[in-house]
Amino acid sequence: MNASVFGSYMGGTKHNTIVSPSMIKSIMQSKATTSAPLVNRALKAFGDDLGSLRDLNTTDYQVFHHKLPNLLMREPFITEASETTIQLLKREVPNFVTFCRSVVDQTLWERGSDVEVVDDNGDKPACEANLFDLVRGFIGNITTTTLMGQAILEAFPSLLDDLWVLDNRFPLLAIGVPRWAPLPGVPAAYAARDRILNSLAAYQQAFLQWDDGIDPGVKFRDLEDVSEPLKQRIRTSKNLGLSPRSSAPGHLSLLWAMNVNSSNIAFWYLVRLYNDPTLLEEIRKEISPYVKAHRPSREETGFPFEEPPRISLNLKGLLDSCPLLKASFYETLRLDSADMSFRKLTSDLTITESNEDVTNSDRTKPHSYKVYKGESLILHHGVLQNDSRYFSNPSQFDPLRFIITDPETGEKKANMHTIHPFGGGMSGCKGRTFAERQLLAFTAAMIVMWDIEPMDGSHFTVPRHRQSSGAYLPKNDIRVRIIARV
Ligand code: HEM
Repeated sequence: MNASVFGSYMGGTKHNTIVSPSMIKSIMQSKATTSAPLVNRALKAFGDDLGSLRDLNTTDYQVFHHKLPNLLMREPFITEASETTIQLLKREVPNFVTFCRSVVDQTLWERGSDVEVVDDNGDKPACEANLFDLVRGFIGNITTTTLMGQAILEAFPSLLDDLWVLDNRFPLLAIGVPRWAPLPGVPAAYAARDRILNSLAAYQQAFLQWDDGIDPGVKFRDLEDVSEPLKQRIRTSKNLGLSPRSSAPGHLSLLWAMNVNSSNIAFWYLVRLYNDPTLLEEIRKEISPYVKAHRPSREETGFPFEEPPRISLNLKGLLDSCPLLKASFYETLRLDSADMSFRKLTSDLTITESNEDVTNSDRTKPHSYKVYKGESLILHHGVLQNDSRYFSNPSQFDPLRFIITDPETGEKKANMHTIHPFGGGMSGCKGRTFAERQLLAFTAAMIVMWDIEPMDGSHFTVPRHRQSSGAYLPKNDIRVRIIARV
């Protein structure tokens, strides 16, 4: 494949798909594009039927759809959210599986994951479970609690299950397939969306009462731990005169953005590592100064019963001194996310590829393309991430391709260089810094705390990809045996 730009016509609009790294970069930085049509289409699919959030005046639109999400990329959110997430991971990774036989006593993420305790594993507790369901529920729980506070999932324990049902058919809702369409999963997706919107409206209502010093009732006893960007989002909705129900599609768009990519990537990241025992051991060694799990003895605690394991975790150490862990995350993003950035041109633009891109093609000089106001641009990160001109043996999991060594000091660093799995520019992912920190910490804690083994044979069969609205879903779940390492 040698062309860098492909044009197609659909619905009377020209759609230009771009796969050249230099052109993708220059478009993401260009001021001649907007993502508003995509944001508006998504909001409609999320239930903004009357346009309350799409038809805001220019200033209010800017505040609601850019200024508020931008808080997720800045301090103090990054530090506060990282600390909250680390606390939650330290508390909950030891409960990733609890070995409770009764569903009533299991955690929310275990309940839909078909967990079965096994008795034939000697003195180490073990169980079997569906790994994708477990990881998705776990990361969804940690992310949602970090951003929206603990009360929301206590009040609405099925919120995330409904989100997965909606996400399953979201591309169809986004192209306007109606509620009554006789397509499998579509009526269920609309029903799930309605339940989520009702929950988010009740959440906003409760927060505003709590904010005014009024008791929001037993369901939402304390909302102090809601993150600041969420608090500001709800207060802004009120100031704009939006009712809780009219604001709910906006909250749903954020709930969706914060959950669907991270939880899918967390699953692939774990599978890629546990599938390569040599790499897994190297990473365990690399992270060993920064992440530890141990089970306090009865002598240490003085209690007559065994305490659950404890995890210590130094995030700075993981971020600054663990290039293999980080490079494996980037390699997972390269292989298992196929995100796209959608833009519409607000004025004509000429895009020219770099000399470096020409070197990787059979052309002799850089090509320029003129694209016109009103046309749409699809920046296809997934195609680029699997292009053999930039990645040799593109289907092979090889984190070393993201490690660079300083020629003078010999210091190794992980660098994402050409790939853009989080998009970029004004409309790039607002959660990327948080997501990277959370997923590195989660994976590091998991691999010190748990052994995960395939049920059939010594290697996992890495599932095939299933297209989704964000990072790939697995075509099928995988059944695994999970054993405590401490
Ligand atoms: C591995 C995890 C994630 C991946 C791969 C990912 C990827 C993306 C991509 C590709 C976009 C579109 C960017 C563009 O159009 O150029 C996006 C948008 C967005 N993401 Fe993420 N994301 C992840 C996690 C998160 C998290 C955890 C949050 C929230 C804390 C988040 C919040 C957002 C928001 C708010 C947008 C919309 C930006 C806008 O339209 O202005 N994402 N994400």
